Amino acid sequence: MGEAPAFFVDDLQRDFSNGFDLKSKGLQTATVVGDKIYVIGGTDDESTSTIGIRIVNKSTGEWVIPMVLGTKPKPCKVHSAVLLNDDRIFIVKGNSSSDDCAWFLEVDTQFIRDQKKIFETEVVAWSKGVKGDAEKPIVISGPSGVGKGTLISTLMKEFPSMFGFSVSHTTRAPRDKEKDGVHYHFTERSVMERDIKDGKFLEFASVHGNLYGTSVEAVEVVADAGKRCILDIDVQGARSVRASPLEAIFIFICPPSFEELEKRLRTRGTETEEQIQKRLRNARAELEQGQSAGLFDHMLVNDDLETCYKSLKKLLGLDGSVDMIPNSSPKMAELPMDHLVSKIDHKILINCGTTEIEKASKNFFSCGLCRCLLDISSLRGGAPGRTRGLKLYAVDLFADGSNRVNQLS
Ligand SMILES: Nc1nc2c(ncn2[C@@H]2O[C@H](COP(=O)(O)OP(=O)(O)O)[C@@H](O)[C@H]2O)c(=O)[nH]1
Ligand SMILES: Nc1ncnc2c1ncn2[C@@H]1O[C@H](COP(=O)(O)OP(=O)(O)O)[C@@H](O)[C@H]1O
Repeated sequence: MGEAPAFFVDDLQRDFSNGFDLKSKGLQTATVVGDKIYVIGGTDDESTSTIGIRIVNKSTGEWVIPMVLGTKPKPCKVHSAVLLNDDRIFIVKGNSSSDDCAWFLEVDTQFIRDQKKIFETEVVAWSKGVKGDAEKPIVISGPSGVGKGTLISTLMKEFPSMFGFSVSHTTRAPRDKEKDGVHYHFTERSVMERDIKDGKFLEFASVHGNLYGTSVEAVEVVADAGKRCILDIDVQGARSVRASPLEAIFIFICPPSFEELEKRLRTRGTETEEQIQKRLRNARAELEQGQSAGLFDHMLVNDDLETCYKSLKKLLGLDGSVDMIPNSSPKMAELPMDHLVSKIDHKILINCGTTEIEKASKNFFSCGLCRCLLDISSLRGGAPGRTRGLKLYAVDLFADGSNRVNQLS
């Protein structure tokens, strides 16, 4: 079943109310999945910044507030819900832009089953629906002071619209010129540990006595912007990413000699003597691990900076310095509050209504039409990242009753 008409929430209130006042929470849809009903809407009990979710067991009448993973959608006054593949609920948010209207709440996917085993509780996870795939991310590793940051910033300066940096979280203190949210998300250890436990990180490692990690979101926002993601992470992190579902290209940067590495670390002047000693000790182990069979796809020696940078560009297939313009999607209008969502085979029909709301829907998805088809046969990925491969089509309805379908994305 899909959308819950008002009487259905009334039924829930009557039959399973057990201490929950559904109406006061502004709950809106109820979707049956096996012996559970997922009640979605209003806001969370703990935070008003996301949509609330409660689960009622049909046979026992017991209510549970599940652990919610993934990037959460902002609350909305109206949404529709349709169950897909018996494992995820497709949510269409009303009054939201086309790049924020399609969300998936995973309730019984493999990812959810794995998380339930880890946390031994009810778990659901949000995943935002987006259009396309991005090029494989690039993982760059190497000992401290070898020149990773220098190479990455040169690449990003030359190709600003092609690459985006994965901003890691770290518990280390910022250096003089480092900006929070740009170079790192500087974080308290307790906060980062909780976020790791909540499944927000793709990988994390303890490096030189501090915690560093790549959040799922850090990589996804770069891909959402149509850019290729660059990760500057240590060898342990590279190993974790290798073992993760994220397909990437792995590059290891070596110094020409240990003495030169020490010289560069000292010249940079950002660490205390004690920290330099620790980094040099760790560098020996990292250089050894960097040689591990099957971990890195490419090895570059950063002797002369210009030569190394040229080699990096060559292996990334960048000839010349022509920067590519990413596909920028036009700003799109909002989906009207009043819309109807139904499922037909592998397609979802979003009907934006008639009469006065027809006007509002004229610009929906920039198509000037009031019906859209979403093809769900090509969806990929999912929580804790994005659900990719959303294909939206505008449907023209002609006076003679015939349809014409135009692909929008
Ligand atoms: N595993 C992991 N390592 C990271 C991450 N971010 C940075 N690092 C690594 O942590 C190490 C220390 O980084 P940083 O403190 O910036 O010092 P620097 O490498 O000397 O510039 C480097 O090897 C980075 O590649 C991350 O998100 N995950
Ligand atoms: N090929 C090179 N030759 C000489 N100095 C370099 C070279 N590459 C980088 N450096 C310098 O070495 C220091 C460390 O580089 P950095 O990019 O911060 O390393 P990492 O990010 O790997 O820790 C910086 O002062 C940088 O200017």
